[in-house]
Order: sequence, then C-alpha cells, then structure tokens
Amino acid sequence: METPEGLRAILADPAGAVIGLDFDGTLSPIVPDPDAARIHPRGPELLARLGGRVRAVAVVTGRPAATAVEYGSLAEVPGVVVLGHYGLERWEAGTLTAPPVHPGLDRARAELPRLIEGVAGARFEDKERSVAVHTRGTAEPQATLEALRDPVAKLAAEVGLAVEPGKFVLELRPPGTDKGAALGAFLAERGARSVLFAGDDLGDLAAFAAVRASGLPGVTVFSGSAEASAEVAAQADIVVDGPEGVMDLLASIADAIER
Ligand SMILES: O=P(O)(O)OC[C@H]1O[C@H](O[C@H]2O[C@H](CO)[C@@H](O)[C@H](O)[C@H]2O)[C@H](O)[C@@H](O)[C@@H]1O
Repeated sequence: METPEGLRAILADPAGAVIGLDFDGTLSPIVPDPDAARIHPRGPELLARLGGRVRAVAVVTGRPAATAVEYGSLAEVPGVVVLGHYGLERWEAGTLTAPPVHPGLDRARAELPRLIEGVAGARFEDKERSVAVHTRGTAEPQATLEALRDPVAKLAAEVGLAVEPGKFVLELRPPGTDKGAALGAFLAERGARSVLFAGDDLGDLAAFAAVRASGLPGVTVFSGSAEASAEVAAQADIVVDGPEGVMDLLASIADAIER
C-alpha cells in the first residue's frame, strides 16, 4: 500500500504531529463487559514512545476521562492528554477539568434503566456525565437496539440530552460537543502541522471530519473488526485489523520516527 500523504507528513515532521486515538475498539479490544475493557498490552509503551517524539498524543473517547486513564494505564504515559465524554472533560498530567453535570442527568439516570426492565442481558451504564444502555449481552443485540431507539430518543428530548449511538449501545449525553469539536480545538491549541486520528465507531466520524476540516495533512485510520461499521470504514484512509492492527501501525510510525 502506498503511504498516504498525511502519514508521510507526520513522518517528515513528527514534532508537528498530533496523534488522536479513540479508546474502545481502537486502543482497547471490544469485550462483552464495558467494565472489563483494558488497553492493548502494547499500548502504554507505544503511546509513551510516540509521545516523546510528536507534538501531542490525545485519547478522544466517549468514556469519562478518568475511566480511560485507569483502563488505559495512561497515568504512566508522559504527556498524553485525554479528552473524555466526547470532549466535555479533559485530563492532563493528573488534573481533570470538567463542567458541571447536565441538569437532565438525574432524570435520565432514573428513567433509562426502566426502559430495559425485563430485557435479559441488557445493561445500564452510569458514566456520571452521561448514561447508556448496552444490548450486546441480549439474545438479539441489533433488534433490541432498534426497539430501544425511539423510547431512548423520546427520553433524551424530554431531558435535553443528545443520543449517541455506538456498537450495541445508545448513550444519553450533553449536547454541544463531539469528538470533532474536541479534536479540532486541540489541533488549534497545539499548533499542529499534521494529524492522525484512529477510531472504529460512529462517534469517531466527527473526528474524521475534523481531520479533513483542519486543512492539515492528515490521515484517518479505521480500526476494523467483525462488527465493523461500513459507514466508518468508508471515511478512512487506512483500514487496520482492530486494536492489534492499530498497535502495529503505531509501532511502525514510532520505528520510522526513531530511525
Ligand atoms: O469513544 P470510545 O472510547 O470508543 O467509547 C465508546 C463507548 O465504548 C464503550 O462501549 C463499547 O465498548 C465496550 C467494551 O469493549 C463494549 O462492551 C460495548 O458493546 C461497546 O459499545 C463504553 O461502555 C461506552 O460508554 C462508550 O461510550
């Protein structure tokens, strides 16, 4: 495969490059229990190697920033920045900054679990600034997700939250930001001269769009899997084989820079 122009720009001038990475499905293999997700074993060392050479490494995730730090062992990685809750939260050098909790969260927290009462295998996730229902553990994950779409959207509208769909998950989160806004602002803040963003899910499309909108030499990477979203794959310059493929790509970039 020919090296995409954005990747060539990163290798030619690593000190100007920002590397943005989604967490679940990209840095961390997808697992049935969201609480059991952990960064790929090669992740922390690779992020540290890159972090010492590029302008910045940012993990941009729908997870709370503190959860990504814990599950990603990111406190051990010097210089990494975590933009959590789709950019609502920021963790950097051990300090977390976050806005007040959205006023609609209390009602969403009370009512969302009721929508999955009696649905065997469905799971409620409370992320403090957002809440989610997962259908991965049900007998028919996609059909159950489809059945929940309308009632979840109705609840979201009533409490002033936005619906964020993902892999067998519907999330209710504060509106007004997304991974694209978060990444775009971060690129400007750091004076990036090139950018790579890797992701696997619908929420990562906004970050892919931000790479294009930045006007910088950029490369978008799709972390593919058995349940790959064709919509996301179609927007990517490079497709790799899940988190293992992401690790191989990051290692090849680190190797090339270090050479
Ligand atoms: O932006 P991300 O870092 O990709 O986070 C998106 C959601 O990821 C988590 O759910 C997904 O991963 C789980 C663990 O592998 C999996 O069980 C689930 O089916 C996936 O949807 C997380 O639980 C959500 O809160 C995040 O919004």
